[in-house]
Amino acid sequence: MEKLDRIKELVALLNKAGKSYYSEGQEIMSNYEYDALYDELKKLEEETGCVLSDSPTVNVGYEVLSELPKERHDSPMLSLDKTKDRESLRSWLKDQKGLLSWKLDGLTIVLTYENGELVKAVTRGNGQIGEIITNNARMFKNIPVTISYKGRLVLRGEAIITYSDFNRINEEIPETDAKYKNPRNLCSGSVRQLNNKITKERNVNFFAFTLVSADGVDFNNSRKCQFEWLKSQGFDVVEYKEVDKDNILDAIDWFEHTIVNNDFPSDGLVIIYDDIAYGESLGRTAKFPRNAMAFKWTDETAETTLKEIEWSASRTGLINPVAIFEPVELEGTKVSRASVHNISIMESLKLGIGDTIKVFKANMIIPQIAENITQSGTVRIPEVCPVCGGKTRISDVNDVKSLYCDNEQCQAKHIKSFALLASRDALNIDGLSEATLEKFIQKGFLKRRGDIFRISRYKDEITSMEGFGEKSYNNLIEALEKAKDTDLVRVIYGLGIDNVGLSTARLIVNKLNNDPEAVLKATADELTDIDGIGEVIAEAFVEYFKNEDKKDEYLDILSEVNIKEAENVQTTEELAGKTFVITGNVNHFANRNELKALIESMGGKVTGSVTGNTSYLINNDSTSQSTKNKKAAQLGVPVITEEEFIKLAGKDELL
Ligand SMILES: NC(=O)c1ccc[n+]([C@@H]2O[C@H](COP(=O)([O-])OP(=O)(O)OC[C@H]3O[C@@H](n4cnc5c(N)ncnc54)[C@H](O)[C@@H]3O)[C@@H](O)[C@H]2O)c1
Ligand SMILES: [Zn+2]
Repeated sequence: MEKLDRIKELVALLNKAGKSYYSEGQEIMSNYEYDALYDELKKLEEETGCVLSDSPTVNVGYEVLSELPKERHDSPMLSLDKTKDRESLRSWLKDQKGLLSWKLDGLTIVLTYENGELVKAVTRGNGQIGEIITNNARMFKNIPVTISYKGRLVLRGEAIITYSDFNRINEEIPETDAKYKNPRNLCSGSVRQLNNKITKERNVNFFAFTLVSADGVDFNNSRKCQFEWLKSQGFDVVEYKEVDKDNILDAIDWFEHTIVNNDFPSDGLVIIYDDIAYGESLGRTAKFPRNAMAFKWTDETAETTLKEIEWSASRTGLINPVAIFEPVELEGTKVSRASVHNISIMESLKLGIGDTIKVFKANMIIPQIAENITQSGTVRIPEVCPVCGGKTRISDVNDVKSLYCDNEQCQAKHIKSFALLASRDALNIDGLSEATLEKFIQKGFLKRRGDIFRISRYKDEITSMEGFGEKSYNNLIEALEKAKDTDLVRVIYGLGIDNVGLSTARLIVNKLNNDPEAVLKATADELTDIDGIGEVIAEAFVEYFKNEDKKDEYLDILSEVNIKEAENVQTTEELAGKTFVITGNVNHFANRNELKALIESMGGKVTGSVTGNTSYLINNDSTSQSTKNKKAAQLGVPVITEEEFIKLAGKDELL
């Protein structure tokens, strides 16, 4: 390929990766691959003398996409030039004194203090514009909310989550979709949050690494002096060592030996000149400051043999290749599988069964293929979906090819509907998490929802599945038996008919005298008679059961369960038939969904926007200027706080 064409291709690919990485906190390729492609691009740019204006080597050109309020940084937050070579780091230092510290792998945050108080916290964002997360930063485990220094202080540091918290938190998240790939993802998801209660639960730590300004304090022109001063103000500062050209190599060795015992994620080291004025006098490039430099570890790789490519279909229709290889030991654990991310990466690796591949662990935890030595390229892309047998399609967006199943009926796309039926308010099948359902669906055990109750047909396969022993199998069977005794409200709610939440299901089942047969015969007229049920819901309900497949699925579920009398509905006069809109943070519930569930369980309804039909807007911030608040004021909809709502609902025990 022409060099210039390759440059264009790499720029597009790296920019796409950068966009996912920075604004969505996701990776479409491993850092290893990103760095290799980046180096390739840099080399080509040097050879040809051609640097495209949107090249990632000279800028970071992506938008920050999130619901959080944004702000432009006073001074841009640059990236760092990198080397993997110890000698280059030493020669970079020249005769200067340097501070060598961990390069922490989380989310970079700028904190501003005024009058001794934390007044603002902003994420790095795209380097130019960040997201304001002040309320969340107040929940960081170890930052001082007030300090003795009363001037204006601006500092930068990294918010991180430890590996042990990462493992614990990820285990507690039942949905595979919501699981985080690494502590950096998790930290990003925990800090860039609308609900600071979640930030608090996630145990976010903050380590300062740059003092930007502190009016009137003399730091003796020394970064070290700044670090020590920050400590005296109550900040945790990133662990660092003073180095010069004579001891820097020993210091790197020390970090290398120590890293294996670290519970916090780091992806290298950072060195900065201690002499502030000297460092600043060097200026910056478009992308990097010249007073600091990053050092990256060379990843530990191992050679192994590719045994199989497993095609794993997900609910988005995306079918991802997963490499299964002969187990090898990496960073102290055995690994045997690695995601290949997408078709483009699979093709560029030229994978073939039996190939000798090199694998490594990105960020010390996520197994990845670094390179393929044999490159036989014999793996064929499946023409049909492994789950439903529907035809597959290859999409091509910005040079990234991905495989999709377009079959709308594909079970992999309906994991949520399986999960809804199993959920607490529906059939309440204990221990049947979304992750487990996903595995069962991918293996073809579940074609329709009633199959859940016939899962024992796959006993042998299940008990030999990774992470699923005899004991969890028996627990599941027991939970299924228990779940069989249920009521019609739970079944109807569990079907997931549009707009039919728990409270609506209850109203309908009451009207139909708890008769499963009557559900199939109900007419829209009959349903709109019910107070609180409008035409849209009534039509959706009737339409649902007109669909033969859906009707069969419903009857199939019914044939597996025993319907008893509906539980008594706990409505209060105040809530029944009322419509609520919730906005802003909640303090007495884990999240807004929990509050929503309570409202629905008491016969109320929750909608997304304020209209003339809204009974109350629940919002704790009476000064809020949000669209919802403005609309409520306009329409005369009462705005109540969460506490007021709790009193209204007669749930004072929650206060
Ligand atoms: N996988 C992907 O698709 C993908 C995409 C884009 C970037 N990346 C990864 O991100 C890297 C580039 O990221 P970047 O340019 O955002 O940041 P960087 O790797 O250049 O890191 C620089 C930043 O690290 C932070 N930092 C952490 N500890 C520090 C310390 N002790 N002292 C000073 N600063 C410290 C600072 O915010 C600093 O700006 C690439 O090398 C690549 O590995 C991956
Ligand atoms: Zn499919």
